[in-house]
Parts: sequence; C-alpha cells; structure tokens
Amino acid sequence: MRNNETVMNYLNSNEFQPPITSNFPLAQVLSSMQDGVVVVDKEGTIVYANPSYTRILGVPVNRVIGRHMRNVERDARILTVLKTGRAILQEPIFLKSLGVELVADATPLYNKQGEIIGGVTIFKKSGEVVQFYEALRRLEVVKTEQPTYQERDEAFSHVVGEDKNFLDLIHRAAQAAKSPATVLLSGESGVGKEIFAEAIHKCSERADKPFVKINCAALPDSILESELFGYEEGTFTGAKRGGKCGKIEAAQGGTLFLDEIGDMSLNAQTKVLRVLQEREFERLGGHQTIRVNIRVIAATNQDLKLLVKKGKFREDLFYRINVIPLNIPALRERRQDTGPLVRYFLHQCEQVYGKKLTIDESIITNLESYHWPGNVRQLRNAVEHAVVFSKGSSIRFDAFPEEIKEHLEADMGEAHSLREEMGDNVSDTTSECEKILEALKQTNYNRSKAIELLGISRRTFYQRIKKYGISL
Ligand SMILES: Nc1ncnc2c1ncn2[C@@H]1O[C@H](COP(=O)(O)OP(=O)(O)OP(=O)(O)O)[C@@H](O)[C@H]1O
Repeated sequence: MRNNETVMNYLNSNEFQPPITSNFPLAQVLSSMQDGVVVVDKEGTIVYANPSYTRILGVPVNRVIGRHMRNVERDARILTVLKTGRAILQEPIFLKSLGVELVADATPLYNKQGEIIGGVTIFKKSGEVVQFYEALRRLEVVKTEQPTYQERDEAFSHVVGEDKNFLDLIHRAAQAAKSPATVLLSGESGVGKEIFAEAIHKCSERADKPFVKINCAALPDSILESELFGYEEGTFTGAKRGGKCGKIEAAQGGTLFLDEIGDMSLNAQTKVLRVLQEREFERLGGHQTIRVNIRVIAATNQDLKLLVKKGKFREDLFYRINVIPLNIPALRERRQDTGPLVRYFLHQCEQVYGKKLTIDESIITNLESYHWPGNVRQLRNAVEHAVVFSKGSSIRFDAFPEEIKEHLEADMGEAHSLREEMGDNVSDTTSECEKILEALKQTNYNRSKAIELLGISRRTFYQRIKKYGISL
C-alpha cells in the first residue's frame, strides 16, 4: 500500500469498513473533515493523509505518502500506538519543525482477526480546540442563563418573549408577585403593561380574588372619582338608587390595577394616596369609612419623575407606588421577540378566523427591523391585518398594513440579494447563520469582505450577528 490508489482500496475494503458505511465513499468522508487525518500501515508507512492535513500543517499530501512516519515526525505518537496497541487520546503535541501546536488522537486499526493493520492520527490545531471549547462554553452560558419558555411561571405563559432581558423581567415580576408590594409598570404604549399586571395578579396569593382595572386617563376627573370610590344614593343627579360600589371596593382581597396613573388629576391623586397609606376611604357622599385589603399595581407610559418635577404628580404618591419598578422595554429594543410574537398571534388568529397560515422566515426577519412605534399591540394588529388579507396558505408581505408594507418593500430588495447570494435555504435561520459563519471563515473574519461576499448591508449584517450571538 505505497500509493494513494492502493490506500483508497484499503480504506474502502470490506475488511476496513463497518457494514453500515459500505455504500459510502469513505475516502470522501475523510476528505471533507476539518480535522487532519493521517493513516499509517502496520510498519509505520504513511498510506493516507486528507486535505486538512495539508491545510493545518502546510505540507502537501504527495510529499508524505509512502514515507515512513519516523522520517516525517520522529516522535509521532502513532508509532508508539502501533507497538502498544493502545490509543493515545487528546494528546497535546508541539511539532518543532513546523512550529505548530496540535491536539491529537492516535488510534490503532485492527482487522477482523484482531491483528493490528495500522493506525490513524486525527488532529486539530490547538487554537481550534480552544475555539471549540469556547463555543461549547457559550452554549452552556446560553443554556444556563436563559430560562426556557417552559420554566416560566404558568401565570406568565401568555407573556411571549425570548429576549434575555425580557426573560429576566418576567422572572423579577414573578418574584414581585409573591410579595404584597406595590408594583409600578412603565413602558411605551402597547409594550404589555396590562398583560404583565394580570400575570402578576395570577401569580400572586390573590389569584382567586378579583383583578380590577381602571384606566385613569380615559375618564374625566369627577367620573374617575365616582368609579374609584363609589358613591352613596342621592350624592348627585343621576346617581343610582342604593348607591354604587367603586372599583376599590370591588377589588377587595384582590388586585387594583391603576392604568395610566400619570394622567390622574392632583385631586384624585391625594385621595388615592390615602387609600395606599391607610387602606381606607369613604364613598363619595358617604360618612362610613371602608377598610380594604388590596394590592395595587400601577402603570404609566409617562416619565413620572419628570411629572413630579413639573408639579403634575405628587412626589409622595410617586414614592408610594414606586416600590417595585418594572420597566418593559419597547419591541425595537428586543427585536428577537418579533418572531415568537408573530407566531403566537398567527396561532391566535387561526382560532378566530379558522385560517391556518404559515409565514416565511424572511418576512419575520424584515419585521424585526421595523421600529414598531405601537409596540406589541401594533404587531398584533399587523399580523391580524395580514391574516385577513392573505390568500392561499401563507402570509404575503403585501397583506400587511401600508406603513409596514412600505418598510418590508424597502427591505425586500436587500433580503432578495441575501437569498440569491446564499441560496434558497435562507428562510431557514440555522442555514442563514451557517452562511454568515462560512462567509466570515472564508474571509478570515474580515467583516467588510464578509459583508461584500454575502451581498447584504452593514446594518443587516450586524443585526444577524447580534441575532445569532456570533462573536467577532
Ligand atoms: N409579551 C407579550 N406576549 C403576548 N402578547 C402581548 C405581549 N405584550 C403585549 N401583548 C399584547 O399586545 C397588546 C397590548 O398589550 P397591553 O395592553 O398589555 O399593553 P400596554 O403597555 O398596557 O398598553 P397601553 O400603555 O397602551 O395601555 C395586548 O393585546 C396584549 O395581549
């Protein structure tokens, strides 16, 4: 077995191959390996080396085939393996002549009679091993740091999101829920403050008691007060006979959710402050003091500290409600949640419209880069719009509302070139990630060259790098 052809016969012979691979060209498998592979016969003569051998060591294959291993690498471990019949695994090696550090596995090869017929060394550059363990470590970190969807408290199961900070927020909200403390939810309109408030209630000891919501912005002052505190019969014209129980009383034992608290008048604020401090109040026109046991969750999309500075919000009330502040980030600050939310809303629409529609991953990728001023609410409405106006079995990008369609159209050109450059599988995010890694590898991690090779914009490139957690 002194030349390559004989080696191929040898590698493909029934003696050498386990039956399962007998239909596969084993030499091709070896050629495609990123690790260097070198095979010696039982005398120690090199009978095969794969292309990675040359890539790693810089030595052409035809310069070593047929030579004795001793003359190529005097202390090669495989020579010891041939003598002892015992494998040497994960052995660090420094090849002085080439100045290369390797990690190698040297293993004997046997025939069916159990006789040694040769040996194989499989090796990597030690730098590649470090990278490999680095990648494993990152995988571990991702696994340990990101609680999974299933791990979240059942009460938060309808709060969709996978972004790490968002998951942390859910975790903190669930912890806060177990305490009686007042929670202040802040965040732009449509980020999910109400759904968080409901989840906190469901996660709390008060879950089987009422959850009562009042929107402080929607009502004029006088009505807000009567809604909150209730009234006695005959307090004002049009008052109901027998009076009316207010929202605070209705929340007895449960949770009162004061939505848009920043819009409450100073007068109403003073009264609410008393309820928070003393847990008691009187109905409008009433003299009887009513004691309540309620948990308060407040929400706002305004900067309450600024309102305090401007004299529009009572400072003492601010400190009363700001016990556990939870800020819900805008959707554009957690773009990776777009996909899970879209799929969740599609599923909801399926129940309502009886239409089962799929969505191309490239549309989701483009939706991720939209700025979503109306946050999750706007996304939910957009998906519903698209479901209504899509024909066939998949969501079409032109079925989205006008402002989003414009954005998608602008981005589509770019995505198109990405797809053309990368092949049809770009809709598969795994393959997209692989293509980017491949481009980086091919360009020796030169970002500009990788961007050029992929045919995408710098912005898209960095978005994907962030999305797939690729470290540069
Ligand atoms: N993380 C989420 N998972 C699933 N649905 C969500 C999520 N966030 C928001 N939604 C949905 O988006 C819509 C808007 O959410 P919500 O009403 O809770 O927002 P908000 O911050 O209270 O808005 P506003 O400030 O305008 O009152 C709702 O239909 C809600 O169910």
